[in-house]
This record gives sequence, C-alpha cells and structure tokens, in this order.
Amino acid sequence: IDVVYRNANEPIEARVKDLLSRMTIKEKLGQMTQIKRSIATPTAITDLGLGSILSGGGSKPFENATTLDWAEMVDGFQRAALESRLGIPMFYGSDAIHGNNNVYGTTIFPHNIGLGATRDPDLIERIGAATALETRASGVQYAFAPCVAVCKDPRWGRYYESYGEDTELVRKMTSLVTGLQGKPPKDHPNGYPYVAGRKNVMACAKHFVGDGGTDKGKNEGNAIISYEDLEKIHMLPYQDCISKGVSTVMASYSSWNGTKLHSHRYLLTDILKDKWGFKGIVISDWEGIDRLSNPRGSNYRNAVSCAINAGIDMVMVPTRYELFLEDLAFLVESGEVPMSRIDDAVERILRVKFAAGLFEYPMTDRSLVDVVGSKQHRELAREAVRKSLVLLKNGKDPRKPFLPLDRNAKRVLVAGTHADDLGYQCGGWSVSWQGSSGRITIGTTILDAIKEAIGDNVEVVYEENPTPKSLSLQDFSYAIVAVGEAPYSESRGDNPELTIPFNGDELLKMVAAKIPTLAILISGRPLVLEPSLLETLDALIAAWLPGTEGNGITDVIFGDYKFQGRLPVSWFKSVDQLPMDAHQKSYDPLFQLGYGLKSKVR
Ligand SMILES: OC[C@@H]1[C@@H](O)[C@H](O)[C@@H](O)c2nc(CNc3ccccc3)cn21
Repeated sequence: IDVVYRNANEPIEARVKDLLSRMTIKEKLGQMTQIKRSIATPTAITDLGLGSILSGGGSKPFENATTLDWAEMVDGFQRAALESRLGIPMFYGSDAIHGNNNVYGTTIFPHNIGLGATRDPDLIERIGAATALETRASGVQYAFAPCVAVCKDPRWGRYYESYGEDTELVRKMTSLVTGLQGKPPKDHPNGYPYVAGRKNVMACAKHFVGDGGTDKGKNEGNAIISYEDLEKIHMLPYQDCISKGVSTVMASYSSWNGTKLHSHRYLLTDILKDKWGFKGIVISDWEGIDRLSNPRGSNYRNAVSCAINAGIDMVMVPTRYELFLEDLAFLVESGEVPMSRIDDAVERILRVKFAAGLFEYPMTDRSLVDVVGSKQHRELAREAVRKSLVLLKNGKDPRKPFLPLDRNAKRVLVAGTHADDLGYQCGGWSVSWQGSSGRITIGTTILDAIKEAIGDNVEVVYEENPTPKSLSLQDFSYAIVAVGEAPYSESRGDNPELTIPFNGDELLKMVAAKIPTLAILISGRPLVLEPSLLETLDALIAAWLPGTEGNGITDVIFGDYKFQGRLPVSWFKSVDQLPMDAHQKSYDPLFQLGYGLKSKVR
C-alpha cells in the first residue's frame, strides 16, 4: 500500500490531508451529498462519488425486509461507492432511535421518554451497544440518534423522542453515544469523532439546537429564549455528546429567535465548531435546506449558500441531488462559498469515515445477524420496560395497595385499544415512519404477557371494547385496561388538546365503576387525567411507549419486580398550564417531575 490515505497505520489526519489533496472539486462536493435510498443508483454513486445514502423515515428495500435483506442493499450501494475513482466508502444512515426499529424482527426498546423515567445511564449505554450490533448487522453504519432535545411542552409531536424536560437528566442519558460508538480512550481529544469498530455505529446528536423548546411545542417552530437559556437548557447535552466523541450533529428544522438553525452560522460554526471544538460532521435534516425558503425549495441556490456557509458539512438533500451539486459548484466557482469552507466540510466527512474504520471494513459483517432480536437483547429491552414504568396510583386506600396483582385470581378482564396491539406499544418510528397498529414485527403484547405470566387456573377474558352489558354477565376479580395514543412522528404528533384518544377515558370509567381496575396508559407524553377518572381507578401506570417486550410490564404488575420509574417530565392538570416550569413558584402539576410510587415485590 503506497498511498498514505490507504494505509491504516498512518494517523487519521495524515490520511485526511493526503486524500483531500487528491480530490477534484466535483469529488469534494459529492462527498457532501447524502441521498435517499429510493432514488440511489450505483451509477450516480460511482460517477459522482456520493458521500452517503439514507433511509428517511422508515424507508426499506421492500415490505418486511429482514436484516440480511438490508445488508444486501447497503453492501450493493457500498460496492458502487468503492468503484469511484478514489474508492471512498459511503456510509448508510437510518433512524435506529429505539433499536434498529425500521427493520422487521429487531428488538424495539422503549422510546426515550420511557428511558428517561429509568434515570439509569448504564442501562442506556447497554441499549446503545445492543442497538449498534443490530444496526451494523443490517449494514447500516450510521444511526440518527440520540435525540438530545430537552422537551418543554407536551404539545410537541416529538416529545417522546426526548429523555425529558430536565437538562441534567438528558445530560446523563447521553451515555447512549458511548453505547452506540464505543468508549473513547482516556487521552481521546475532546470533540474528535470516535467509533470503536465494526460492532459500533456513528452516532448523531440531534436536533441542534432548541428543537424541544419551541413556542407552544410547535414542531419545526421557533424557540423564543435568551442565549443564556438556550445554552443552559438546550445546549449542554451537546457538550456531553461531543466530550463522548459523537461523530455527527444534526441541525434542527426549528429556529432560534426567528433564525433557522440550518442557516445559523453563529451557532453551527462559531459556537459548535470554533468555541466547543467539534471536529465531526454537521449534517442537515431532510430537505433542511429547502425549508429555509418559502415556498419550500424556492431560491434554492441562495438557500444552499446560506446553509453551507453557516457550517452545514453534509446535506441530507435527499432527492434533488443533481440540482444541489450544480448549485454548489456554481457557488464555489463564483466564490460565494469559499473553497476553505468546502475543504473544512470534506475534511470532517473523511475524518469520520477514517475514524469509523470504513476504509478498512466497508462491507457488512454478516456474522452479526445472530444477535438480531436475540433473547439477550429482548431481556435487556424487558429490563428497560420494567425500569421505565411509573406508578401514579396504587389503591384507593394507601394502606391497601392494589398492586402487585394476584396472579391466581379466578377471572380477569383484559381490555382497551392498547392491550393487544404491538404497533401501538412501539409508537412512531417503528418499522414505518409514523408507526402503525397491529403485529408490525416480532414481539409480546400486554395481553400476550398477561397470558404467559398469570396462573394456569385463571380465566383471562379479553375484550378490546367491553360494554356495560358484557361486564355484568360475569364476575371479575379485577380488570387490566390499556389505553392511550396511536403512533405518530414529527408534526403529525403536534397536539394542543392531549386528551386520551379513542375515548379511553370513558372506557376506563365504565370498567372501573364495576370492577377493581388497573389502568395502563400507553402514550408518548402526559395526557389529561380528569379527577373523576383518577378517583374511579384503583391503580394507574404510565408505561410510555414500551416497544416489543410487553412482559416487562407484567414482571412488575404481578410483583416479580418493584416499580422504580420516576416521571422524567411534569404531568399537567390542564393544557392551559403549558408550558410548565418546575423551577417556577406557579408550578402546580398533577404529578411533579420525579414523581413515582414504589411497590412491594410479591
Ligand atoms: O429520517 C431522517 C431524518 C431524521 O433523522 C430526523 O430526526 C427527522 O427530523 C426527519 N424527518 C424526515 C422526513 N421528514 C419529512 C416530513 C414531512 C414530509 C417528508 C419528510 C427525515 N428525518
């Protein structure tokens, strides 16, 4: 091996410098381009030397594609990239945000809001490591995770992607970066990207910055706060990710005091890169450049100029890549985008690719496929579910706790829209972008888990939507009723009312009026709980969006494990109180940040 950049024994910076010096302008711009899977062709990848391909939302090669089908797809794109003149490998990005969730048959962990309730950084790190393995098994080397938003308003459609409303809690949960990428050595330089090896993935701290602090929780909205508040509330978790060697940071669609983050030079360059010394890639969000102008995508050349000059290094175009390349070439030619900016961007991209070992190991390690959806990973997810559950009520009389339940009762009613729906308990970003109802993948619903856990002689009666008549026909020892939200992602989740969907409130009241009832709320955020409902229930659990391992819930409700989850967010009484601030005197929640009852093991 005579060329420096191909020699793995050379220092990364020497390899970066050597390779950059060999690249044409066209090849440099190609590296800054990320395109979506569905329009990626081997010819374009090879001829243009494209830097990256992604699955936007839940885009997959075909319905129910397995991990190996994904690996075939990714390796196909990689072979095309390696055919380019300089043979620079590409990386493939996917939203592996609670497991390798886009792929059928993988372990799907609780969404971040449930993980925030665990307050267990070590657990989160182990989840990151397991996620990295299942993700690499599919060929994907780049996970668009963690979202380190500090969520300040539950009306936000992405509230569940946040670990919580408290900055210090979110900071602790950045241990996901270490799980995903591996732990950097002691002397690792701050801000330098780090990926330990082939069982790890590049991570992505997102969305920089203030996505969780927009006015009224509007997705892609405007955070109207001082720089001091922006820094101490929303920016600190990024410093933790950077100190852990995070490889990439994704710019937010949202704005700060009226200026969009995708064109914010002060925050993307002066602070993130110059002041904090971040040496990895700043990547745009999907059509983040198009959304700089109104109507969307208009005046594109100017939008490209603003975003690249602000400090965006790689652009998730993801469709109109010829136009992007043409416009950027023109801007470089005209000097509106200086060559030094292009070189900085390409250096960062190459640095991450060398750090991630992609030049040495560009193809998928097919031996990893055995860990996908493995018992060990599902046990880890089950542990996370157990630790994420928050007990909000346990008995009408505190001296007589309702939980743990008697697993040897005579007859038990299981009811509700969310009792037997795997898709509902996984939430958004699960196999598809918006998630969906039904058996979307391999997993255990709450009903499945109850049938497994409960005594052999117990009669379990399942009725999704019981009527007063059907209830009066039989005697039940108790009822377990699961209700909550249908899945949603991004702006589809923006919601100003926050009442329990599908008339879950009425169902709970109707059942609890006749039978001692445990309510399980499956939701991405707190929802309205009327006092009349709370009085009627015997017990209430916030289960968030637990993912595929529903038996984590029965482990706790039948007393094999104690409740230990505590609210990662404030539970409002009414949406008129929003946004709530735990530090203010006027703070008057139904259940406060950190609340969570304990229970006894049986
Ligand atoms: O899936 C890639 C990224 C994801 O990592 C970001 O967190 C998220 O903001 C994101 N959104 C889209 C696609 N959004 C979209 C919204 C409306 C119409 C079409 C695409 C892609 N991505």
